[in-house]
Amino acid sequence: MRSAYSVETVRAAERELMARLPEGALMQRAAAGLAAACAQVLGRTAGRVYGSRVVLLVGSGDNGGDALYAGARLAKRGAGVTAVLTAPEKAHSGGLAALRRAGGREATTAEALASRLIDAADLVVDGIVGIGGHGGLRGSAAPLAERAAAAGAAVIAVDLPSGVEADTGEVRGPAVRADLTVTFGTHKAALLIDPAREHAGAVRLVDIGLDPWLPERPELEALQHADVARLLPRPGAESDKYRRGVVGIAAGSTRYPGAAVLAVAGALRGGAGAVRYAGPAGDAVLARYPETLVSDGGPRRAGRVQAWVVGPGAGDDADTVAEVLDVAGEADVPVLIDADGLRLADPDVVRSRTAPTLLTPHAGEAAALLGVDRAEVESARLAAARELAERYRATVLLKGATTLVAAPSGRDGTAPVRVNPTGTPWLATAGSGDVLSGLAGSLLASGLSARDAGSVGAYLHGLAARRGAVGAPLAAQDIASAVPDAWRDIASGS
Ligand SMILES: NC(=O)C1=CN([C@@H]2O[C@H](COP(=O)(O)OP(=O)(O)OC[C@H]3O[C@@H](n4cnc5c(N)ncnc54)[C@H](OP(=O)(O)O)[C@@H]3O)[C@@H](O)[C@H]2O)[C@@H](O)CC1
Ligand SMILES: Nc1ncnc2c1ncn2[C@@H]1O[C@H](COP(=O)(O)OP(=O)(O)O)[C@@H](O)[C@H]1O
Ligand SMILES: [K+]
Repeated sequence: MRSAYSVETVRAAERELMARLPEGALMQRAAAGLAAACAQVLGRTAGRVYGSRVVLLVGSGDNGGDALYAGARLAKRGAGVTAVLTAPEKAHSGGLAALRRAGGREATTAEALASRLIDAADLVVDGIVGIGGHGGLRGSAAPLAERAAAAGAAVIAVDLPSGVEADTGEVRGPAVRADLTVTFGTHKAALLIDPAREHAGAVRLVDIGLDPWLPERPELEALQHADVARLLPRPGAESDKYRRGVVGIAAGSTRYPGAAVLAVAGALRGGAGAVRYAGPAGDAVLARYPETLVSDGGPRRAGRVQAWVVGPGAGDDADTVAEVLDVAGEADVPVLIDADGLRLADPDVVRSRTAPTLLTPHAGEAAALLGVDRAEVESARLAAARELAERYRATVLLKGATTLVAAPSGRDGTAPVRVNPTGTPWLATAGSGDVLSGLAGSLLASGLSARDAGSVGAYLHGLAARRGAVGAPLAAQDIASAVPDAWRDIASGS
């Protein structure tokens, strides 16, 4: 599991750790890890550290201190290191002294912008701000970040790309774009959630000994192969198709029969023992998937299921959405609501459900439910997912460049929001969301909680798209077809 903690929590843990270490030891650990990463990158870009040209962008806090100490280490190895000080009188004094002792130079922002210093560098180290930053870059820091982006040099961000919001992943103004971010102690939300994540580039975590002082429950978590492998449903010796779980799909309409086929395609690969289909696209579903149990009588007469999926391609069929919520309410089984179903479902009915509910909006659907613009959801995904989960008292899987799964708060607080690490822009293809709804619904029917079904479904879905789209676009059906390959990779740990 990869975890991210809030700035407040990181600072509290750092205080505990620092109290037990000699003065400055923590910053030395950070700087050593940073310098090692810089040396590796210089090895690739300039051939070696000796004789390479390194520019440090140094702000007024400890983030700049990390950069200065790392620069001193590189200067000792023969790199030509120049520190550009955005606030010379506030720059970290110990770090600056170390750099001077090692033969490093200094420049003001004006000098750097008036010369070719940054353009000619092999490596730019962004130590403008870290977890102490708020808002987009201010003052002279903004043009420095712009210049670094335009230069050909590799950019390494210290702890975070400067200018992003550490706790939310928002980017409210000018911010550094890095090729690599070297972060200390733990990940932060900004390194996992777009749009900030995109500014971070690759991320390397340096262990500074913080773990024992971090609480058990992080703000965010990203499942890895081993976590998903533990959650994948597996039939036992005593299993039969009913015990493995039956998922009911109420999707598609005469106008959108394809949504039904795609949701069934996902559901057949999600671990349930059987897939029931109740809706007007039965013929299309059977033509493609004869193993589907098709019912003509609507959800109420479809037979028992352990979870329902409703909404994909539903058009304006509010009656079916209401019927599924009724039937699922009476049987007290989980429901996944997607696409049109999100608009058509009665919020009061959703809120008052006792069995789990999983809502799977994309940003546009989430924006409509929240009454805000789509751009607002895309710029602040974490807040949107959390807000929807509370308003609907439901687990929310917010799709998009970063997919998040947020559960509503319960008796013992709020579970960490899950961030899906397997997403790929290849997923942005029509009908891909329908496949995900069937897949996650199937996982719900086989007994996973809404939070696990959503996050395991998104993980498989993303991995399947990566598996299927090797150098060429793929269609939604191909994603469904590649789910068994993704499943095997996870189960075998490859
Ligand atoms: N604590 C530890 O044990 C360890 C900490 N470590 C390191 O320390 C970092 C945190 O250091 P920190 O607390 O000094 O804050 P930091 O991120 O340098 O920024 C503060 C300065 O930035 C300024 N500023 C803010 N926003 C801005 C903006 N938008 N645009 C421009 N400027 C802006 C702000 O100025 P002000 O708002 O006061 O004018 C303030 O002076 C952390 O990320 C990690 O790298 C590691 O060494 C490991 C051990
Ligand atoms: N840029 C992107 N990067 C990663 N995943 C994306 C991106 N854009 C869309 N996706 C994923 O593609 C799927 C699209 O689902 P959705 O918007 O419901 O499409 P549709 O309605 O056509 O089925 C979701 O799983 C979403 O997370
Ligand atoms: K930084």
